[in-house]
Amino acid sequence: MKVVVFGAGALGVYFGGRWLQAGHQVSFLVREKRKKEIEEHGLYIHSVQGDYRLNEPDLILRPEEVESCDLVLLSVKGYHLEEALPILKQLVEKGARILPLLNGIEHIYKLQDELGEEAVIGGLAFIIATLDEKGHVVHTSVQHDIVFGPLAASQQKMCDSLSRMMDASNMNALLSSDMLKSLWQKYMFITAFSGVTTAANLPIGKIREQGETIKLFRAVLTEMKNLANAFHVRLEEQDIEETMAKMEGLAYESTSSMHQDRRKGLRLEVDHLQGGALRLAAQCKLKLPYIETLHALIKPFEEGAVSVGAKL
Ligand SMILES: NC(=O)C1=CN([C@@H]2O[C@H](COP(=O)(O)OP(=O)(O)OC[C@H]3O[C@@H](n4cnc5c(N)ncnc54)[C@H](OP(=O)(O)O)[C@@H]3O)[C@@H](O)[C@H]2O)C=CC1
Ligand SMILES: CC(C)(CO)C(=O)C(=O)O
Repeated sequence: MKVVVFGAGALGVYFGGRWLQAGHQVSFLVREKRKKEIEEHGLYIHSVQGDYRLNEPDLILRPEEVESCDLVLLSVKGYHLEEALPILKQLVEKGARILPLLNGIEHIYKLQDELGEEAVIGGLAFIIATLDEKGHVVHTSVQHDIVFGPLAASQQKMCDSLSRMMDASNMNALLSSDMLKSLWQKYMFITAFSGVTTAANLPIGKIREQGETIKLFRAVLTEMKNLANAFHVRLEEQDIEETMAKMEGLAYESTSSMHQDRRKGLRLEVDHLQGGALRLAAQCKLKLPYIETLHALIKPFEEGAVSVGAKL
């Protein structure tokens, strides 16, 4: 399989690296700054599932450098999607299908509109990974899972090939038979998990100790279930209970990547996640007051570190 990783950050390097390790041809489409960083410090995966050094990874700066490509692993942040579109178009014209791993849902509809339904496979990831100061991947969760599956019937064959590729790599893969539902289930979870941990600026263990805050978590799940139903994706009470159980099972210090980004003073995906839910709700005249409140509380941190000036 010829793969281009578009978004050579934590997720892209982790999964791209695992496929390289398994013998696939993987190129990383990067910008100048990231290229220099990789050339200076090399590219490593430090992982509870086994370390790996990517030897002289193939770094490309422009889509023109790609002759042909079967798959693009899309792992940019939501706020970089718009500028990625023209490049993705060029890669699709060269025969690629796109496997996005972004959290959220709006990007799926956007990619399908811009690239055609045929080109966009469904995908999501369960992993906790970040980049250290050298740009190396630090993977700390036992989980290193991709859930993926066809969003158009014609993608089944490609998904079967992907399944073989991923099963032979150091990672877990699950081929979903109802990918749209899988995407919405993760979107429901991440909207609550990222929203509550980031707004409260607390890990999930501390949040679990507060009845009122857990009530808020559940209320967000209920709003997301209603939103999914408005988009003809059947999420049920049982999905809420399963998501609550998943949250209860997380380690005390666990937190969302958005909350980690807030702690590091980095830009946040709040517009893509909570903002995306509000835009979709507006389309079907649905009110999401809990999500609207979380969105408003996180917004001031969206662009990164906030300085509040001198203390009174
Ligand atoms: N990290 C995690 O544990 C998880 C993350 N996710 C989701 O996965 C997605 C990616 O997250 P993550 O890997 O953490 O993000 P990172 O910020 O680590 O990586 C994103 C990368 O995309 C690159 N990029 C953006 N635009 C371009 C462009 N035009 N050309 C080339 N490269 C570009 C950035 O490069 P540059 O350095 O040049 O800006 C950066 O290296 C997010 O939606 C996140 O919510 C989902 C599950 C877990
Ligand atoms: C919850 C988690 C860590 C699962 O992969 C995630 O997707 C995120 O926080 O962005």
